[in-house]
Amino acid sequence: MGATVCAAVEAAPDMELVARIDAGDDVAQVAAAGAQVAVDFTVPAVTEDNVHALIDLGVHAVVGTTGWTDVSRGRLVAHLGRKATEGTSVGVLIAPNFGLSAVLAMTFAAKAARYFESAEVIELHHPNKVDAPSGTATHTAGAIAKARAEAGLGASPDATESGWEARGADVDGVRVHAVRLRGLVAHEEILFGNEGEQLIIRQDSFDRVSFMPGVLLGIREVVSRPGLTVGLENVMDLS
Ligand SMILES: NC(=O)C1=CN([C@@H]2O[C@H](COP(=O)(O)OP(=O)(O)OC[C@H]3O[C@@H](n4cnc5c(N)ncnc54)[C@H](OP(=O)(O)O)[C@@H]3O)[C@@H](O)[C@H]2O)C=CC1
Ligand SMILES: O=C(O)C1=N[C@H](C(=O)O)C[C@H](O)C1
Repeated sequence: MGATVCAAVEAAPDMELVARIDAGDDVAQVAAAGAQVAVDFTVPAVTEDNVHALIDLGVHAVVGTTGWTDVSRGRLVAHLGRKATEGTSVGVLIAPNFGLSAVLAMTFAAKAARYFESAEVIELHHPNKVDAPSGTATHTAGAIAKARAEAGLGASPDATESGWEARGADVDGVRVHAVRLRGLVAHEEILFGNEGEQLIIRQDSFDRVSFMPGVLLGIREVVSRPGLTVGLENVMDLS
């Protein structure tokens, strides 16, 4: 993703690529190079440290790396708040998925969730992915769970008594299944069921270029959005 983002920024008429850094490099290099915005596609173990370093440097951040939790996002909000009281306004955008089809699928799923008794999520990815379930699936399940709770829905019906390991991960009460298969890139299916009917919302990213319009939009928008924004749907005014 890092290489694809660098190529997209270089090709954007309104942007200039001033630095590219890899594992082992000092994040301060991006500020020294004059960057206004840094884009982080790294690994879950390091992304939080990177973003705190960028906030200290006064550099806006667009983050695609997965692994964020309510607790780690809370630490960012606190840090951004401290910087704001010191007079430094920094924006951070974390998006679990920058693909338009994925953002729309998540938005449609959140809207549909209140109308169905059952909901489950299947995410399908290339076998080099190090984390499961995907950030996109976790975000989707969280949005479904929130909509179900607001609508007063209880748990999805499930008579399972044994073999829970085959029922996927429990993300906020929504079952999430992760498939890793050679040939895939990034795909998600959200399944809703009622007595006698089913709705399936499916999105497919066949190529990493599908994430680039969203990343470029995030770079353009983050400079005028101080504080933490989670999800490209907020930048696209879809939420
Ligand atoms: N939000 C979105 O739309 C998308 C999100 N993602 C997420 O982005 C992340 C990266 O995905 P992807 O590019 O496929 O993964 P890769 O494994 O291909 O790339 C990760 C990169 O991070 C580098 N890296 C590792 N450790 C550090 C470190 N300490 N500091 C700086 N860089 C480091 C790696 O360097 P090296 O090779 O030298 O180890 C590598 O270049 C994942 O969390 C993935 O889930 C992916 C696609 C879309
Ligand atoms: O690792 C990937 O490839 C992807 N990761 C993100 C995720 O975990 O949701 C986004 C997209 O699915 C591609």
